[in-house]
Amino acid sequence: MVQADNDTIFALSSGTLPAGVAVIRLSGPQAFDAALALAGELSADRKAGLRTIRSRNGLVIDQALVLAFAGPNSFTGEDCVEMHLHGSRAVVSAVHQELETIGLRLAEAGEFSRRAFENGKLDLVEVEGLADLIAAETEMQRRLAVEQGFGGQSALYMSWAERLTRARALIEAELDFADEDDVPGSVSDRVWTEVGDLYFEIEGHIASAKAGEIIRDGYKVVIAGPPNAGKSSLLNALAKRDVAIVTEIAGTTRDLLHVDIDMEGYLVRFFDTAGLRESEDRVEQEGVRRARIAIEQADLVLQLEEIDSDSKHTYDSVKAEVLRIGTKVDMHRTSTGYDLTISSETGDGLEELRSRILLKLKGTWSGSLVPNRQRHLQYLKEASHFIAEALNGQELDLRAESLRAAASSLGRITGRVDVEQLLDVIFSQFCIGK
Ligand SMILES: Nc1nc2c(c(=O)[nH]1)N(C=O)[C@@H](CNc1ccc(C(=O)N[C@@H](CCC(=O)O)C(=O)O)cc1)CN2
Ligand SMILES: Nc1nc2c(ncn2[C@@H]2O[C@H](COP(=O)(O)OP(=O)(O)OP(=O)(O)O)[C@@H](O)[C@H]2O)c(=O)[nH]1
Repeated sequence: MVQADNDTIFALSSGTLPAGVAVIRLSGPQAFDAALALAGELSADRKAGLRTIRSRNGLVIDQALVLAFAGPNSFTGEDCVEMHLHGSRAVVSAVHQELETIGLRLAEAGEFSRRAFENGKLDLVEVEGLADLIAAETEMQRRLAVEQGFGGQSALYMSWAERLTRARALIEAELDFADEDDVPGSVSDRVWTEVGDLYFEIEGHIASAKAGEIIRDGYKVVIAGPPNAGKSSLLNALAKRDVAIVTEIAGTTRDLLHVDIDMEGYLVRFFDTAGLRESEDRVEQEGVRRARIAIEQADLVLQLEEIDSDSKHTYDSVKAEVLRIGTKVDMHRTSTGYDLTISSETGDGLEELRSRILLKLKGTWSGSLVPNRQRHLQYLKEASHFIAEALNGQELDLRAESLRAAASSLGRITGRVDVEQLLDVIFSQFCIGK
């Protein structure tokens, strides 16, 4: 009989039930014993075998494909078993019950990946990449996650840390021989040139963080302008459904509304805002306040205005790019002073607007490695700071110490250097069964 106090975990690793097939994954020292108890026998390592799954009292629960992965050659590095069952709630719940009775425990969110990390199968950057891959909804989010999740990004950070460590070794060698006259100064000059090159590489990488954020969290487009300019009508036309209420009454939209649209693989988040105007109405005032915040945080502001209207609103605090758009072109003959004119009624100009937005997006990410977590950015900036300190320092031993600090900041990104406090935060964002 299997021990009750073991640390073998299980979880439903596939999606919502009912489904064609449900995969229950087991990991830990008792995984094989538990699977044997349910399936009778196991096939050779990593080979699927069709088995009848029975409860302890001999009743048939289901027929399933069962695979065993002997540690350390498994996803977690421990003994793992997968049962590919019929995806009904009743089957899954019966198997869960059996496993619990045997003494296995339901996994916590991210616990399989955590074990993979602890057993050296994945580093933190890869773990985060996998989390992003699972959450990816658009093609570009998927590509970004793949870049990060399958080792490319980790290799980059590790190569930087190694270059720093090599530079430090050379500097320290020079320190050791400082009293001797025969150590040529040119060795150290070359080392510092190389460290300088690395500094610019890291700074360039940091500068590309915005691109990663736009792909991962979406490109924020805020539709702004005076009441009745046609903002909600544009949102509805872009979303191809009635998201926002449209009326001829000025001040209809009071809260911030948003719609996520997948534009050729890019996530674009359109925000409809309350028309900017002075108002006595408390609700409308709050709406206008929210609109201003949205405008401040936008990547792109669509500044709408009905053609020929005399309301010339100025947007002084806008950091984002602004497209000036004349609306209701179906009602007006001429127009000047706009980047674009549209009609949400007839659809005029909407294709042009979409392609202008896409053009901006396609320029943001070249497919190269970009830091795409605040956490990465924080350590990269730290590393860059220490490198600058080393480059500008005087005392050779202090400069070497700065190089060591920079390398260890980089090591924290992949989790090679102590990151214990971080682990709970990272793994709890996962779903159960991953
Ligand atoms: N059924 C099933 N499909 C799945 C997974 C899984 O666990 N089960 N995966 C899970 O997320 C992904 C595939 N990733 C995996 C990664 C490593 C290993 C693994 O066994 N690694 C061993 C052996 C490597 C080898 O033979 O080349 C190892 O790293 O030592 C398995 C799956 C996606 N599809
Ligand atoms: N002819 C014509 N009318 C439009 C067009 N777009 C919007 N309208 C009308 O203009 C009025 C205001 O449209 P909304 O989309 O509610 O304007 P809004 O800017 O969201 O207004 P607030 O919510 O008050 O800030 C409605 O009566 C719409 O039917 C257009 O392209 N052509």
